[in-house]
Amino acid sequence: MGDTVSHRGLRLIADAVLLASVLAAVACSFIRSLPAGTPAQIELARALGAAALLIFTLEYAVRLWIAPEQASGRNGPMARLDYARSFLGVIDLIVILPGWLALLLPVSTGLIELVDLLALLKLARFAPALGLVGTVLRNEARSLVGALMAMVVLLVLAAGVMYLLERNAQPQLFDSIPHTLWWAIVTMASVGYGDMVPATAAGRVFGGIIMLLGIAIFAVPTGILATGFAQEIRRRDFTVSWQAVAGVPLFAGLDAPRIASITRLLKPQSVPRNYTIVRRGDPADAMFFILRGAVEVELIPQPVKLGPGQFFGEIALVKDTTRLATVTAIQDTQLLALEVNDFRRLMAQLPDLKTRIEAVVEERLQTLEEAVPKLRNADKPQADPPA
Ligand SMILES: Nc1ncnc2c1ncn2[C@@H]1O[C@@H]2COP(=O)(O)O[C@H]2[C@H]1O
Repeated sequence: MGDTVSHRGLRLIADAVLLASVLAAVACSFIRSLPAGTPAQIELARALGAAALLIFTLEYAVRLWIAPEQASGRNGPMARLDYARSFLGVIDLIVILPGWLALLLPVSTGLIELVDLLALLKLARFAPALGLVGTVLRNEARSLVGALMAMVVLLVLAAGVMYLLERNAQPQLFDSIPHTLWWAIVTMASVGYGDMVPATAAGRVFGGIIMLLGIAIFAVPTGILATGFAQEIRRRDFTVSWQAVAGVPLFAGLDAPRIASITRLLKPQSVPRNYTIVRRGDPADAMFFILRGAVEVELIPQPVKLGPGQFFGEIALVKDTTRLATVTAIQDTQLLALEVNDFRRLMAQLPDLKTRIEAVVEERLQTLEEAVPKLRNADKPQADPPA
């Protein structure tokens, strides 16, 4: 348990250092962009940028180094390659690579300012809600592409027609279709800089029609995204029903009031495909029942797939240790989480349930021990449930 607490403390410190480095890199970028920076300010920017780059490089090296520890089912090089190719791994690399290139190769100052701003991408690690944006964009990709294509077609047609209407009256402004595209974009987006204005009566009438169409056509992707967000949030915020809990095989045979009380303890959680729910070596705070979807437990020689009605994450709670395997959703999955304190209380109240969970734990530990023999040492006696 002490191990778990110190593990959590270390992680908090590492996160704080990383966040401070992101702030330092952004501050460095801001200072560098000042047109009349003093030598002291330029020196400060250089120091902040170098410190942030060093910390991000160290972080990348550590993540590569510990990747096999995090992925129990993969050998060293494969696990490291998996991290390097993962979304967050690529972001980690994008943040450091240009920084080192900028140090080694002479590049324009504009690029150096941008390089430090790239550190903001690292916030993706601290904002899981960003995943929601990605999921909505993926879900609505077809409709969005359709709406964007309609927009592009209208833009080009509007530019073509306006060029024909205005080229004789204002040849210096509406001198080509590509140049008139600027007028079309500014007009359809309701920005209206006023740098290109139709002068002919026909041009003004046509311009008015394009303005009205622009409002309508820009509303389409906005509507698609708003609906997509609402649907995704509704899908994730499902409520736990009595029937859903009664349908979990482990609870079969319990009486209705008992199932009702368990229902109140279980917290609904939706995770997208490819989301890592528990990671080997991490501290444990809950076990999970699968309501819908499927997960994969990373094991050697091959992963184990678990589906609706099955559970995972119980071993670390029963054995009071850190997670023994990494579990990832292989479909969009709905889970019911039972937090550690509720789990211990329930085990104390329902010895029958405890025996059944312990039997599954023993069976799974056997498979795990065959896969990773050193795990036997990870077993610790079970902690007494709190009074
Ligand atoms: N052989 C296995 N079959 C199914 N699930 C397993 C197996 N080994 C480990 N797991 C699950 O993977 C989980 C990882 O977190 P825990 O160690 O808390 O609990 C573990 C089990 O629930």
